[in-house]
Amino acid sequence: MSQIHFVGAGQMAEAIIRAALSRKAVSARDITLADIDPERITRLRERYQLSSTHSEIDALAAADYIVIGVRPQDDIDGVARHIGQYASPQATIISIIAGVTLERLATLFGATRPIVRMIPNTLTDTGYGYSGVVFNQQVEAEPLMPFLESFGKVMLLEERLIDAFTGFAVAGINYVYYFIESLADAGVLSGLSRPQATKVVWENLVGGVEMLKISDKHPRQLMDINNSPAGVGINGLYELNNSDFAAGLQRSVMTAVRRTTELSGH
Ligand SMILES: NC(=O)C1=CN([C@@H]2O[C@H](COP(=O)(O)OP(=O)(O)OC[C@H]3O[C@@H](n4cnc5c(N)ncnc54)[C@H](OP(=O)(O)O)[C@@H]3O)[C@@H](O)[C@H]2O)C=CC1
Ligand SMILES: O=C(O)[C@@H]1CCC=N1
Repeated sequence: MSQIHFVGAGQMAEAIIRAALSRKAVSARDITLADIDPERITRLRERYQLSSTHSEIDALAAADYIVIGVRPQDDIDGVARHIGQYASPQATIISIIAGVTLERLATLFGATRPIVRMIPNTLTDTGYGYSGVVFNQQVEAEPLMPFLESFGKVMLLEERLIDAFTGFAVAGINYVYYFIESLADAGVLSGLSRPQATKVVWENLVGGVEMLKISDKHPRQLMDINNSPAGVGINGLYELNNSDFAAGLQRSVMTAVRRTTELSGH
């Protein structure tokens, strides 16, 4: 099996490791870690029983895939210099850094090296949620797919769409959590208990998605069925239309997309 080395063992690296191990796409002895904080390495090695005995430099030299899990604001140039010094020229770089383009990654890691730019979703443990992925020309995709698909569904994209995908799709689960919280509060405001309100919101959310799938209807058509003339639902929707709901949501996504592009440092 391939050796996978993580540089930056933070939240996202851990989420990827947990999912990849639980789906048996990698084995615990083939995962190695590097991080500024040695305690974090020890903690993750213990938590996931990562049993490689390689030193950091030997791990880098042995790696087939190197996942770059540091933040856009971190010393990516320093990380790249260190990798360039010790890694095999054939090792594939998998960058999960928001905003950092293939062009910049090629400048940092070498234009002849296989490079994947991907933006994973934090829904790694669920089997739901898309990662946005783009390969440079050197990447041989087939052997890599079982690993990439172990922590999210893969959506192959043109690179020009990756920042939009980051702000809309990956940051997008925020809106679902926030919507659930806000709607459950509305249930409590109406007099239901917190557990009752939460159950209803979860069921409506999953049921709504299921209805869309099985009916093949547009959400507006299903809303029409749900609202009798001068009834309860249409009165509620009228009030929502007096708020900034749709435009506020859309502005929020556009701001997240802009922030992704800003983070590229260009
Ligand atoms: N969280 C998310 O939803 C998603 C995040 N991403 C991307 O994943 C990346 C990581 O995000 P996330 O896991 O949330 O961030 P974290 O801050 O949890 O993880 C980053 C880790 O890298 C360490 N680090 C910083 N600089 C270096 C260095 N030079 N060498 C080695 N390790 C270093 C940090 O240590 P310390 O904290 O001590 O500096 C930290 O442990 C980001 O680039 C982000 O854009 C992509 C998709 C989704
Ligand atoms: O907020 C972040 O920086 C990461 C990237 C997209 C979602 N979460």
